[in-house]
Amino acid sequence: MSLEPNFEHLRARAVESLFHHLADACVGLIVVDRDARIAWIGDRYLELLGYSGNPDDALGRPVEEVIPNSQMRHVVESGQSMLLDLMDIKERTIVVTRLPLREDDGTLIGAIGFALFDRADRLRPLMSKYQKLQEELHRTRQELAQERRAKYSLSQMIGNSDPMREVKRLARRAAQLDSTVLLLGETGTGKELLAHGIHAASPRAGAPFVGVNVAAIPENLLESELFGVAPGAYTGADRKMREGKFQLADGGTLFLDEIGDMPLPLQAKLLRVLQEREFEAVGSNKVVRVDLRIIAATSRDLDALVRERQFRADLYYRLNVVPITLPPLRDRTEDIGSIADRILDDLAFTAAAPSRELTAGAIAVLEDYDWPGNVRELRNVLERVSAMTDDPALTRDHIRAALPRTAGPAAGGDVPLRSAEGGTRPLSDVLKDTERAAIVGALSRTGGVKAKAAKLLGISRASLYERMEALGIKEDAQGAV
Ligand SMILES: Nc1ncnc2c1ncn2[C@@H]1O[C@H](COP(=O)(O)OP(=O)(O)OP(=O)(O)O)[C@@H](O)[C@H]1O
Repeated sequence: MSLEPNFEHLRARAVESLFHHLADACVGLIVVDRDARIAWIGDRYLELLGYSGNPDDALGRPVEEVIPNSQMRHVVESGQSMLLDLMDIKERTIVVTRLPLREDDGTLIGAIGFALFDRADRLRPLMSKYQKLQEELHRTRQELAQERRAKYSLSQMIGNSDPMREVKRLARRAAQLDSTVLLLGETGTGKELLAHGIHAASPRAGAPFVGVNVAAIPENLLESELFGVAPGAYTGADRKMREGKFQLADGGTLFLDEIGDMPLPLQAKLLRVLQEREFEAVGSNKVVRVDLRIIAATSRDLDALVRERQFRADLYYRLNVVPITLPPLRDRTEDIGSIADRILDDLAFTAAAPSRELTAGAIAVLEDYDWPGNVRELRNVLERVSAMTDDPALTRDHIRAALPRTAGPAAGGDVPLRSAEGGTRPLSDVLKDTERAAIVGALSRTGGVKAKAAKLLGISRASLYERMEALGIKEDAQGAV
C-alpha cells in the first residue's frame, strides 16, 4: 500500500522525533547491528556505565565489551524482543526494553535497547516483594523436592541370599529402563523400600518420588487424590486447581501401593494414563499430560483377581512389564541375621541407646520362625524384645518370649479343649478362643495395622472390625499375645 506523501513525511518525522525524545528521556539508548556490535550509544548511557574512553571508540565494538551483562546479543540472535527486564549497572538497577530491528521485508538487521527510567526506585517495592516471593518459592520447592526424593537406596535393602541378589539385580536393571514395574510379594517383604530404591537408582532420581496407598484412601476420594480437582468442580471444591498425585510426580516416579485394591471404574482411567500419559482432573475436560514412571505393588494375587473379574486384564498386562517378586523371609532364612542386625542398629540409633547383639541361639530361633508378616514382623518382634530387656545381648529366651505364641492365623494350638474342671468345653467357646487368638496374633504380626492384619487373615477390613468388636478385642491389641 502506498502512503500519501504527507503521511510518509509524518511517519519519518514521528520515528525521528521518537528516537530523539527517547534519547533525551532515557538514561540509556543503544543500537547494535546484526553481530551485536555497537552502532550507536547515548552519552548518558556511557556516563552511567562509567565509560571513560572516547565515545566514538565505543562504536563498532562487541556490546559486551562496553556493557558486560548486556542481553542485546540474545535479541539479535533470537529475533525476540524483551519488553521489560531489569539490569544491574554498578549499584543501580535500571529497567530496560530491547527490541529487534528489521527491514521492511523482515530481515533482522540489529536491535535497539532503552533504559526507560533512570532509577528503578518506583518499582523497588514491587521488585523486592517479587524477589522475596521468588526466594520463598525456591526454598519451598527445594524442601518439597527433598521431601519427595526417595528416602532409601537399593543398598539399604539388606540380604545377600540368592533370591535377594536376584531381586536387586532385576531392580538395578529396571532402574535404568523407564518401563512400568510391578512389585509382587507378601506383606512386609520390602516392596515399598524397593520402589524407593529403584527410583533412587534411576535417571529420574532428582525428580519427585510420590507414593499413594490405594487401599488406605476411601474409594470416593481416590480419583481426586490421584488426578486432582478442577477449580469449583463440585460444591466445596477449592477455587484453585488442586493437583493430584500424577501431577505432583511429573518428571519422577509414582508409586501405587496396593494396586490390587484399585476400584474397577478407576482402573479404566489408570489404563488410559498408562497408555497415553494423559488424563483429565475431576470436573475438568482439559487434558493434562505427564511424564513419569509408574511402579505398582501388591501383596494380592493379581492373577486370581483378574480371573474373578475384580481387576482388568488389560491393566494387568500394562502394569506387568517388569515384574519383580520379593521372596518371603522364610525362603531366605540366611538373610534374617543381617536384617535383624540392621534393625537393631536402627532402633538403637532412634532411641539414642547402645546397639544390642543377637546371640547365636537367638538367631537360630529367629531363623526357625515362619514370619508371616515378613520383615515388618521381624521389626515388631525386635522392638518388643528391646522394650522388654536392657541386656546388651539378646538371647534365645528373650526372642522366644517376644514371638507370638500362635504359629499362624489358623492355629489354635494354645486354646484349651478342656475346661478347668476337666470336662470337654463347648465347641462354640473353643472356636471363639481360636478366632480371638488368630486375630490377636495377626494384629501382633502387623504391628496393629488392621488393613494388613485383615489381609493376613484373608478377610475384609470391615469384617475384621466386626469380629474384633464381637470378641471384645481392643483396638490396640497388638502385642497382647
Ligand atoms: N531387605 C530389607 N532390608 C532392610 N529392611 C527391610 C527389608 N525389607 C523390608 N524392610 C523393612 O521392613 C518394613 C516393611 O517393608 P515395606 O513397607 O517396604 O514392605 P511392603 O512389602 O511394601 O509391605 P506391604 O505390602 O505390607 O505394604 C520397612 O520398615 C522396611 O524398611
